Amino acid sequence: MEALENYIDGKLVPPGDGRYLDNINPATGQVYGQIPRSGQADLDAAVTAAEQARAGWQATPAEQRAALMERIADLIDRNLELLAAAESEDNGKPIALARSLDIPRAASNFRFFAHAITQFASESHAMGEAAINYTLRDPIGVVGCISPWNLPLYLFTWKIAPALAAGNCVIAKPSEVTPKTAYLLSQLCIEAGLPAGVLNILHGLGGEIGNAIVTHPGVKAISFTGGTATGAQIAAQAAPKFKKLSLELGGKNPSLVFADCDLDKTVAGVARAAFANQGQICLCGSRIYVERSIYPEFRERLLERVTALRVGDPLSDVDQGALVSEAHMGKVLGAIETARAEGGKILCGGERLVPDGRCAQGYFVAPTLIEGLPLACETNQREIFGPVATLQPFDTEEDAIGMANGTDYGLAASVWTENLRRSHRVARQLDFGIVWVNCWLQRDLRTPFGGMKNSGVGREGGLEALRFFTEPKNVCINYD
Ligand SMILES: NC(=O)c1ccc[n+]([C@@H]2O[C@H](COP(=O)([O-])OP(=O)(O)OC[C@H]3O[C@@H](n4cnc5c(N)ncnc54)[C@H](O)[C@@H]3O)[C@@H](O)[C@H]2O)c1
Ligand SMILES: O=C/C=C/C=C(\O)C(=O)O
Repeated sequence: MEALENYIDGKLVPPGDGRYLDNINPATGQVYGQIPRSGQADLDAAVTAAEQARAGWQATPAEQRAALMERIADLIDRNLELLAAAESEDNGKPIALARSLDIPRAASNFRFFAHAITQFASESHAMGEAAINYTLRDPIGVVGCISPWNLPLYLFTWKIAPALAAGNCVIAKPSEVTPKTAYLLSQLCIEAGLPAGVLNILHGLGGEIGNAIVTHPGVKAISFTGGTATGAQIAAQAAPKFKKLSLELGGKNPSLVFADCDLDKTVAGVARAAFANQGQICLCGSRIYVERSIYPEFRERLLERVTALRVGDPLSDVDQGALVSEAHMGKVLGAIETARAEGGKILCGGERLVPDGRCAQGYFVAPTLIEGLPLACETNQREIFGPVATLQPFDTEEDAIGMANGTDYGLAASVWTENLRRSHRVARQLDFGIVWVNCWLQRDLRTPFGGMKNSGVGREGGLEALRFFTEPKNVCINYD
């Protein structure tokens, strides 16, 4: 059985104390590999390597760093099939989705930040005839990047690429649930000729190696994507050490459907927003609010579309694969039970699915739509992070905005209307870091990405990410 290795100081190495975790294919329920269960000694070795590499990487001209990153992007493209198969096997997602979304985006992340760093500039502030200020933006040094399991290589590279581009050395930890593509990336970094120690990838448990990265005195900033509770724990540990923090956390995102929408496009868009990647995207629209006058028709059209989703073996031609783990499937099924107990009416789904053949032991849940629940209930307040969405009618624009804003989260909202004024008016009043109008997950990597309220602190993307991964220093030159 294949055992993955850590990537430390430019080499692939087993964990220091020889401990491993099982890697499970969620579509079959079978163990198919071993993952290093890294500990403090592995981290110390990685931080030492990163500290040694630091001066050289920082002094490497941005164009050369960019060229190396472009080489990594080319290698990701060249290995698309290998990486897509690994992502699907680790995560349970349809291989077609990994091929069309996850892996191309990982290459784009490297390419985007390779270009961005060559265009990055810092500010200057003139004080008339008295003085001039200019701001230096140097790399922070050694930084930590910790990512989740839902879009494994996509989100792992979304953090690593800007950190490296800005001249930092990185200690990165992928989710222990989906480590394989990060391991393959370490092989590609070696092939690309990335200098030793610039990027170090450690595998293992969040509560062990993840926590050790957060608390290590040599790691000066943490970029984290994951659950809100984990984010709070990381913030509590990092704050007294005055580490710079970027937190991308959970969501409970609304889709607002107005009677003046383009119904065909809206049904398709809202269904995709709710169920893409088995509903396991922090941006998924899991609360669907529909203007009452079109509620019956929209509900029927949406139900038709959702019940037609093909769920099954991620290697075959399906719309939905498996959920990421047995534990996560248990949580999602538990949330559906809670919805039932709260008086929700299950319109479709609501149960585990057992496909025939090799996936009979896999972790599949039927796409589920629920109606009849108030805003103030657990189902509409807690992130479920699975193929489960609720439907509610609304009467006025004001009501819709109030319901949309009525949770502790504030990551992403989508608004579906053909009325231009309404789209601007509603977007302005929504308390979310991202508002999509007549689209969902339409990504421009230059834009600020992240959430308000319990959905996080800080923004990723474009210059925001490069600013996060640099330390500004203002120099004031007096003319006299
Ligand atoms: N806002 C976003 O951009 C975004 C993107 C994807 C996922 N998410 C959120 O992530 C969650 C699902 O992902 P998950 O279950 O992997 O999240 P998680 O918080 O359990 O784990 C995320 C990562 O953090 C590590 N980790 C866990 N405990 C840690 C600790 N104490 N210290 C340091 N690291 C630790 C894990 O090993 C993993 O690598 C959902 O809530 C989802 O909304 C948010
Ligand atoms: O599950 C969360 C998805 C995050 C997506 C991004 O960070 C992105 O598209 O850049």
